[in-house]
Amino acid sequence: MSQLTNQESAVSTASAVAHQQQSSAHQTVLKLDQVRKSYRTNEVLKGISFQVRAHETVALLGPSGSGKSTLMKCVNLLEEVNDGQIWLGGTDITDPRVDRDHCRSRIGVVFQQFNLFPHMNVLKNVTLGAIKVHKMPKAEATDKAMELLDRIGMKSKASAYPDQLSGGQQQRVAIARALMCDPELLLLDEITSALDPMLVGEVLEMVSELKSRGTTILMATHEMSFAHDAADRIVLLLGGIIAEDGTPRQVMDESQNPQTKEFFSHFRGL
Ligand SMILES: Nc1ncnc2c1ncn2[C@@H]1O[C@H](COP(=O)(O)OP(=O)(O)OP(=O)(O)O)[C@@H](O)[C@H]1O
Repeated sequence: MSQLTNQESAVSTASAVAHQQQSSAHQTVLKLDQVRKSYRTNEVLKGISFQVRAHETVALLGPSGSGKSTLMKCVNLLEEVNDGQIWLGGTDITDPRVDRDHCRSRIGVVFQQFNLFPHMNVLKNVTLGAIKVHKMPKAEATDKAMELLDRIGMKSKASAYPDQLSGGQQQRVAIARALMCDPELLLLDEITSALDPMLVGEVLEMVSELKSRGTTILMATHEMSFAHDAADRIVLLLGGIIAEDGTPRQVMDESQNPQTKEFFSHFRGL
């Protein structure tokens, strides 16, 4: 058999990835079906249904207090739904009989606040969960972490401690950690909200890079122009229900729903 040149091999790898993405493109990774969630008498989610398909980036938008974080916490099983179902692949993760830790281990999560352990260096922060929770052998975890850190330009910071990094670098490390065990779904909950505006770009760039590699992402965000340019779909939460679910163009530019128009009018020109 003839040897492939580097270029041929890169083309064949890219087409294999594209083929794999095409064949699984319509698979539903996450499905919410009539999800309801209340805090005492305050019903925050009033029957939420939508899906995230394989390799999609879905931006979850809505005013402050509309329930974006609550929804993310329900998906990650940090909050219990009062009614409805959440399916991860073929598993109803709201079924009380499921192994919740196992379900959680299939999802990568990054929150607004930096969640790195201050007393551990970057490498340890990235590998800890993989080794302790997923029982990944230490050498494999180290190799994988170094590969991920290399990809995000942070390999040289593997021995640094969180307080020696900028907020943007810390968030990129948190994303790398969430990717360690190849999660089926990546949940990003307002990951740029606590950042100095100067540092937002580098984190969003990393999200774009993940998207281009086919990662399946559900992202709650206030970054409207990023959602417009980078998301495949927008889900807009207003008053506890889904006001819109469509492409950025359909939702942000073309919707005739007065509440939708009012919401986006605050961001025009930003
Ligand atoms: N643990 C809790 N106990 C009681 N009420 C809560 C709790 N968490 C959230 N809420 C309420 O639920 C509603 C939705 O909050 P949530 O944080 O989900 O909104 P959000 O859309 O993520 O807001 P933001 O964009 O400001 O982060 C708010 O009225 C909030 O006060």
